[in-house]
Amino acid sequence: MKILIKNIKELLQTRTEPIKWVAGKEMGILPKIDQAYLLIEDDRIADFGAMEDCPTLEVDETIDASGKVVLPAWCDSHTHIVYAGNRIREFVDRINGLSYEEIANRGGGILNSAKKLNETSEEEIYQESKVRLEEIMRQGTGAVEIKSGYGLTVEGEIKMLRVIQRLAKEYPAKIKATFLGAHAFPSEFKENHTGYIDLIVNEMLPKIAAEHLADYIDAFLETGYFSVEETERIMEAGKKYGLVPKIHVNQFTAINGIKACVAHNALSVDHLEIVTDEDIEALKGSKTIPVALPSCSYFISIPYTPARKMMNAGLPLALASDFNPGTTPSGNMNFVVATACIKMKMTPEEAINAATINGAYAMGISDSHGSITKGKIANLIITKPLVSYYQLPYEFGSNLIESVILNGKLL
Ligand SMILES: N=CN[C@@H](CCC(=O)O)C(=O)O
Ligand SMILES: [Zn+2]
Repeated sequence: MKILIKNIKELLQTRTEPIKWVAGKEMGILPKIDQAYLLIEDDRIADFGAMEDCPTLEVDETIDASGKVVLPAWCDSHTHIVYAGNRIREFVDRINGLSYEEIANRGGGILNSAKKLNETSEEEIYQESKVRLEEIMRQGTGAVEIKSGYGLTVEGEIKMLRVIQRLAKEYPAKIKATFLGAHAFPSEFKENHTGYIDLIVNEMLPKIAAEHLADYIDAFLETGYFSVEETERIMEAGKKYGLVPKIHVNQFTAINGIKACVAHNALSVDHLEIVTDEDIEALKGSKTIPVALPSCSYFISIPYTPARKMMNAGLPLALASDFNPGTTPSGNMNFVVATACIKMKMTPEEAINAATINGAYAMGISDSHGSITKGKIANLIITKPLVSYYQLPYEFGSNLIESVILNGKLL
């Protein structure tokens, strides 16, 4: 099957040579071709270039993209889209003045979602979660990392990971699974942290590994959640099963967690609303990518990740949605990109790099996703007619996507 997209007004993120990520000043450069064509063969990008160089081709379908922008589908490297129910009550509690921490201390927060999840059948969780996946695909997400972490029991965690596995089988979006048993301490382990970590290490991990249910391992490294030492034990245990860490860290406090994650070769460190100079030093020269989650900052009114400071230090930065029922009930990556521009003062070039190629790196798929490169998977967004791609973050509340192509097929 061959599809030719012709007369593309702006074809963004064109990379002839494959790159793993963009960092520092390079984040401000977004290669593009004006008046371009792109050829898809089966599920891959077969060719692209300027319209004047477009060869005469026999194709099965031609799409005229006059006036439209084409770019790689979003790579959302941090989500929790598998969950049961919602936390609307907590949303209203926060409006009335309670903080995220106060709600969690009253038994709300992650434990509230864990209770609901353990009371809900695997089939029901799948049905609820697939609606969210379908929505984000329509919003242009072509690759997504999904975490467990609302089970907090052996059965609950495995149930979540099986749902993620089923979504990966049923849908064209590329899905990576992360085991987040260390999301919070269940109430019965409040005074027995070692007991819960023993459960993760001795019971959850062997079962998850035996069923090949996860690609990565995560923990909520935060004051009141998992300490640096506890997280280190979890990262070490995951490593024995080939699970690379992707860690929630520095959301509310900086407790030297980033250094520990880097030392354990974490693929990514995520949140980073609070970042010290030491944290930045620890990331320099490492293979660990920082991931910012601006929709979370927006929704629960916490600081935004200091993107400029990090890019000025030469670091790469990825953007992800954090779609979850508590802190970010939205997986809209268009909003993420716009919010990064508006609130974090990232340029559109930086934000699009962060949500495509760097997002792909943060989920270990930058060799096959995240840029317009020959041989990569044809996951594409075709916009409505636009003045320029700057309109994407500028009209932050509008749906400017006309169609989405995943694995070479129109949704
Ligand atoms: N902070 C930790 N985990 C999620 C929120 C979990 C929840 O409140 O349900 C996050 O990334 O924001
Ligand atoms: Zn998260």
